[in-house]
Amino acid sequence: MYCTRKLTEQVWWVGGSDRRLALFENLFPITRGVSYNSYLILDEQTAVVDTVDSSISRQFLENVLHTLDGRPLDYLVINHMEPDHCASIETLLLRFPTLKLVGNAKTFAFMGQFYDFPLDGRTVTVKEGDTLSLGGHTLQFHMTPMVHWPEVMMTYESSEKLLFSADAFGSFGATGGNLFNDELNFDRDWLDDARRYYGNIVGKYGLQVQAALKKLSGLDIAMICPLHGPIWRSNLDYLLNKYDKWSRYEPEERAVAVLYASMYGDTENAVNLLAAGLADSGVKNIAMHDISSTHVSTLISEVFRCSHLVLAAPTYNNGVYPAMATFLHDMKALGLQNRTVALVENGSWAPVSGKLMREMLGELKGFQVLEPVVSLKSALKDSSLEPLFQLRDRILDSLNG
Ligand SMILES: Cc1cc2nc3c(=O)[nH]c(=O)nc-3n(C[C@H](O)[C@H](O)[C@H](O)COP(=O)(O)O)c2cc1C
Repeated sequence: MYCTRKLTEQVWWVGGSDRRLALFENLFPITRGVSYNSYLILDEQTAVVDTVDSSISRQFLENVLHTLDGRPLDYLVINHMEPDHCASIETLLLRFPTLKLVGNAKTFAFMGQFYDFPLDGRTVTVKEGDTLSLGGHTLQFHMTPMVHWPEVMMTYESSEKLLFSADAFGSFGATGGNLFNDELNFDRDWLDDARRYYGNIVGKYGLQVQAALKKLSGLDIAMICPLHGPIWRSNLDYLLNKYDKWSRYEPEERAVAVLYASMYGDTENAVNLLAAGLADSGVKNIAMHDISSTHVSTLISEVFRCSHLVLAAPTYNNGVYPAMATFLHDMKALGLQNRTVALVENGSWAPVSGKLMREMLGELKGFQVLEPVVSLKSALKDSSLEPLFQLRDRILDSLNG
């Protein structure tokens, strides 16, 4: 049975959600599931904007057929050629013999790489600024490469000011009935997943996101329709500001995240003391994560959120404790920038994790390491307190500075 929602008089949401998938991209835990949004415009001509993942293809087809109510589908706009949005292209081609696919040159190159269905005479290739009239609705295409694949474009519908934004402005999390941002508590229920989605999926491409935001600033947008998560029809500046901050690698909050590793509890003891000292000095909302039990995508998300990080790890086989090394590697791979970091190292015979963490952070742009780097040899002693308190004070100076 169909399950759709109306965006405007002639525009429908025909997507769905998957709550069974454990790992998005077989990598990112999605305990709240994920939605795959697709949109259908009913005008003199009809158009679907992007399809969905194979997990919900049956629901999608029912939604499309119901909404078309016997009419043919004239166009399928493909803003993004990633398979989680493309699984139903062939089904639609087979179902609607006059259907034309709308994409850019790269879209169709990728399509040939992923799929074998024949495309002869069934494609409309668009480039920056091209328009396609459906009757009362006009689609305009804007190339936004690397947000987050090279072929990505956004489609702007000018009569109702709708922006179909591909993966940009999306979020992990299944939608359940409530689809529009004004129907749900975004700050409470969605922001963490939206940030985690941005940071890990799009986060590497801050420059390209900035270029896209610049392009979009010339458009009068009433609704942002992403491929995952809620649709935005109010308070758009809230979301645009988050994207602006995230893509400039500016912290969202002046806040401390303590990200530590520990086998026997000594490094953990040190960061607990440090955090308690910060709290005694008035620092609120300190986030503390054991990085061995926190998925690295959450750690990355915390870096996007917080201005100050405490990284603490034991030395392990003359290297950095593996979970910390993985996290640092991920930060580098995503090109994170501009954070202030306090370091705590531990080791029972030759601690080097502090030096190594510093070296790895040195490869990141705009990362500032606070002194002193606290060096522990196994369990904390009275003599460990002074350097820890010094570090606490440096963090406070920096936070309040
Ligand atoms: C497999 C393994 C390798 C280690 N390698 C080193 C090392 O190369 N250098 C060192 O000083 N300590 C090394 N250690 C010791 C730990 O770094 C040290 O005991 C530290 O205090 C543990 O901190 P924790 O209590 O927070 O787990 C190693 C420990 C283990 C289990």
